[in-house]
Amino acid sequence: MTQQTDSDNNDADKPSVDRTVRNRKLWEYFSRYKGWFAIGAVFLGLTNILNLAIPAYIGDAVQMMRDAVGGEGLGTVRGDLIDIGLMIIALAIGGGIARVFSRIFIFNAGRHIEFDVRNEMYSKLGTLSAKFFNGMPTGDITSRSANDVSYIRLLYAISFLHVINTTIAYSIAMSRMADISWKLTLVCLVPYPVILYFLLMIMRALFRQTKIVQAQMSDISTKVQENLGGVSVVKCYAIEDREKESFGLMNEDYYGKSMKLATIRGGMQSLMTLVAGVGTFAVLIVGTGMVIDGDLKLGAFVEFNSYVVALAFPTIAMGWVFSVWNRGLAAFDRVLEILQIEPAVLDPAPDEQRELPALIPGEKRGAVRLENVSFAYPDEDEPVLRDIDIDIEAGSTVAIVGRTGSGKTTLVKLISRLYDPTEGTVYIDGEPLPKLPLRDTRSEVGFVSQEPFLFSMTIGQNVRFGVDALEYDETVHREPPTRALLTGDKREDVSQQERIEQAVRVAGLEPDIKGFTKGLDTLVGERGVTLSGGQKQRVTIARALLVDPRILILDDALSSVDTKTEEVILDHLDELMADRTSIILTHRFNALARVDKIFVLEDGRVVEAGSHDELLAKGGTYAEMCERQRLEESLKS
Ligand SMILES: Nc1ncnc2c1ncn2[C@@H]1O[C@H](COP(=O)(O)OP(=O)(O)OP(=O)(O)O)[C@@H](O)[C@H]1O
Repeated sequence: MTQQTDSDNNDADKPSVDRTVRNRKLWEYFSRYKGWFAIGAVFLGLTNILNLAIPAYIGDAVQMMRDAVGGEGLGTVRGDLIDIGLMIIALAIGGGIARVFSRIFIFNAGRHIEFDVRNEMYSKLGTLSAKFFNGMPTGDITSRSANDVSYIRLLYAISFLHVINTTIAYSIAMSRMADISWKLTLVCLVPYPVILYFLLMIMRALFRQTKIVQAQMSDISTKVQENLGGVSVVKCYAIEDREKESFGLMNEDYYGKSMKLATIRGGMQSLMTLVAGVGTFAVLIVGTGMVIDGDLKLGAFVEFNSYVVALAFPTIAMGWVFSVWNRGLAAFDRVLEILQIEPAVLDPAPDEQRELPALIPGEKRGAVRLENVSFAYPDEDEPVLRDIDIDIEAGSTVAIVGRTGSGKTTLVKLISRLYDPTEGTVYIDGEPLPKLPLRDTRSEVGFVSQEPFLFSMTIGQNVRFGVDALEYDETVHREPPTRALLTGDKREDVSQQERIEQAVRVAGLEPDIKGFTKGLDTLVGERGVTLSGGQKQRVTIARALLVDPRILILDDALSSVDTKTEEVILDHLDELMADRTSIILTHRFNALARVDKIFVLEDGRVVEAGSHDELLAKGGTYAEMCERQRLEESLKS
């Protein structure tokens, strides 16, 4: 289970991303939709022009009433007052409509940015290698792709809206206020320097705390994701209570950190409300004195006060903007941390790209050569594979055996380029892997891994997964295969539906499918939970066969099927893969008499190679392992 990271101890107040990079990227997204933001800004300008025209009319009306009360009576100005009232209503309606349009344009721009960032993030994740996924928990990645990307939308939309709105509102209102009385305007501005000082302090704390809370959210997502994924293990070991308690502690920690963040945010809001309040207070105290002394007319005072009131919301909104901005920046950094990772396994430069020789019926393909290959996992000092020199002939079937942990899976991961060797080169059909487009290599190597993974789709959809990629991905230079998969069927143009049925038969899954009422349309549930281990393994074999790979790798992929079914499947494969290469990793030795060559790995080195009979005759590691297995089996029976 995930270790709870103590986010308080991380460098939360330091930006994890270079500021220049961050600013460049912020601008890049903004400039994609600058037209939308610009139109939104124009509507914001219009909103403020219309709304801030109202105080002048209110001032006029009050002054008119004041003059009328002291002169010819209110009745004389009734008509003018009604005109002013109608004008105020018209301005308010106009301002309201402009406000709606400003929000439509700005919020839509924010949504477009969110859409782009989420797509980029998803595409990036597709290019990252096993090294990245080994190092970052899925819950953390999910939290960044879901929560953080949404915060980025608000960062753009809310910040832009309110910064522009407040700037325009202040510019218009302040110039009118200065026209009425520069002295009173200065009084309003007196508290600003002190408030600015506190504001900067609060913003720093806000940024730091926001990062801490977001990191804690990632830890919680990871915990939930792992516990749900491993729910049966948790239940089997009856450890629900401990897990519940540890989740409770994590949640409590998150609650505490969130409360601290809420307190800081509250402080920010209060500070901005204080700015608005102090302004109003100063205007009342100083302004009333000026009216009494005759330095300011009552109408002008009311107009001035209306501007101060009108500025209250934009001022308070800035408090919200600062918190959205800080949360958005922290989220932006967390997303950028992923976007700027360079994939460890790279495509060759376009001018260096080579192509694999075409697959021609009847011609053997799929030769593999590992030349002086050594490999250590990222951040590990000890190599897992050392000085491997292997030649696998095109069209042959070979097995790689060795004790657990000897490096078998690692070796075949290098063939499908999930990792690049630390030293040496891997060749397929004479072409060095680093010179081949990555997707082409992967589409030519059918890798059936130890742990079968199925998507929550139907069995049929799971089987055609690889062919879908060939049909829809234009970057793969390979047409979806159409040749028949069944022994004796020599047709070169078979529909994919028929091929799926054939692949299922070759993989020995047909009797199981017949047992399901919905057949190939049976939904398999998340990760294929509704299928048995052996059924899952055979679906993944059918999936690999359907793409007609030039190299098929079965990494202990028949471990959950009985030896009789294994024999049947291997018979089918012998025929189907006659002109292609098959590499079988296994701990079962009973099927190895049929393969062309066996490589024996020990501590990451090839210690023996030869046919089953040759190796038995040699009486070395292989013979010893075979003998031990034979003894174990005879003891069991
Ligand atoms: N992602 C990884 N990071 C670091 N070390 C790893 C990683 N994957 C495997 N190893 C280590 O590499 C060594 C070889 O592992 P590998 O899975 O290749 O062995 P294997 O021969 O396939 O074992 P098995 O027969 O049990 O499947 C092991 O010591 C393992 O702990």
